[in-house]
Amino acid sequence: MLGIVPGMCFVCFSFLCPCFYSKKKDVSEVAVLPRDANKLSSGSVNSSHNGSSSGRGPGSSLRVPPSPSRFSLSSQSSRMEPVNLSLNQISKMTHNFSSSYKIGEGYFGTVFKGELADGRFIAIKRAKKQHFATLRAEFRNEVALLTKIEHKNLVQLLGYVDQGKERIIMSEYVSNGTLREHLDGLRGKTLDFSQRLEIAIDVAHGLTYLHLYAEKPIIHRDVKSSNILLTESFRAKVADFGFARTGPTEPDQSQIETDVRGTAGYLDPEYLRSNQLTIKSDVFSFGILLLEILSARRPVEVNRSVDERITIRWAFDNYNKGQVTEVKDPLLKEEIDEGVLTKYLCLAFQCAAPTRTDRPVMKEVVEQLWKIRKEYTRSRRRVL
Ligand SMILES: Nc1ncnc2c1ncn2[C@@H]1O[C@H](COP(=O)(O)OP(=O)(O)OP(=O)(O)O)[C@@H](O)[C@H]1O
Repeated sequence: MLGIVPGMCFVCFSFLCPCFYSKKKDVSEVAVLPRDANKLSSGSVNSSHNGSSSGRGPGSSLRVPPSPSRFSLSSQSSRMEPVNLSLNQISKMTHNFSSSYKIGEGYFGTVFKGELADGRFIAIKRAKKQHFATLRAEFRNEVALLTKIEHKNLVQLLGYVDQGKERIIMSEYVSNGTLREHLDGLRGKTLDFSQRLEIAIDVAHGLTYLHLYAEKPIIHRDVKSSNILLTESFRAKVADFGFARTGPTEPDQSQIETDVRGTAGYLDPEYLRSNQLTIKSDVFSFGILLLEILSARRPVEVNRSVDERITIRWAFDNYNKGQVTEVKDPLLKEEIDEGVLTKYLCLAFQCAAPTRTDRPVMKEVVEQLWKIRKEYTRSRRRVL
């Protein structure tokens, strides 16, 4: 989880790459999202385990609204009702946290799948006892933040239990695995480029919301492919808010000082050096994620030759040599227009710029991705 990234102080792209000459803009606008007390009301237990997955249908593509307040006040039909379950009910639902209900495991917790009486599935994250001291803060943090946010590209909190030696978070169940599993080919069919672009746009929407539209800006701090969950229709949702922090609230303040948290390979080098956290730290991680989405390579690939080990450095070398197609996942057989790949890579390098002032804000990233998608669609029409 927590790690320092060897060799991440890669070449200073800003002198080499035309991507860095775009206009710079910093964001201090913070919209007010009404604090949702999110009283936990209904929900009963269905202890049967079997059943089809409850993947949510395809959502229409969200557009970042012109008015943050209009956005934050809008109700969303896809929002699930909160769930209020006791520890006993959760225990019954998972047959005392039996391994046959386990769907995953992270550093801090084990995740189980549960089914409610109405047929809805939920994910149940149970904190590991050995991390209890650290976990109290992480748990409170995740619950407090998730309670306030509501966006279709962010995993929704449904309820929690904080009782005795148990810390449990219940959230919406996202049925189609993590983005990393798909990139590793563990989930069947390879993601095509169009799906990869939509996933990138979904994640960018979720982060834009966190950075701009929540009550206070929220910095996720652990944006990575294994924290992106996919629905059956390949829409992406950002998960795992255990490390998230609220950002500065004073208009003249753009950073806060905090211990370094995150995952090796995705960490903002400026944050690593200075402990100064800003929304641009998430933008850096998102840039690394963009490269991962295109190449299917992890940010650091220890088993590769030295010049290919740091994915961003390898991608940038290829970009500089005009070999943009080399960066594409070999499993992605489709031919992709070089202009589209160049713009995509340029955006990734811009996001992962060593200096945060060179990085765009997420709202600009979304707009760039829309343009890339448009150009890609046009290029496909020319081919067909
Ligand atoms: N809401 C969910 N819906 C479906 N599956 C989930 C959900 N949340 C987590 N999972 C599954 O459980 C696994 C573990 O999740 P968790 O958030 O605990 O850890 P992680 O993010 O993979 O690792 P770490 O917390 O160590 O970074 C995920 O990789 C995913 O497969």
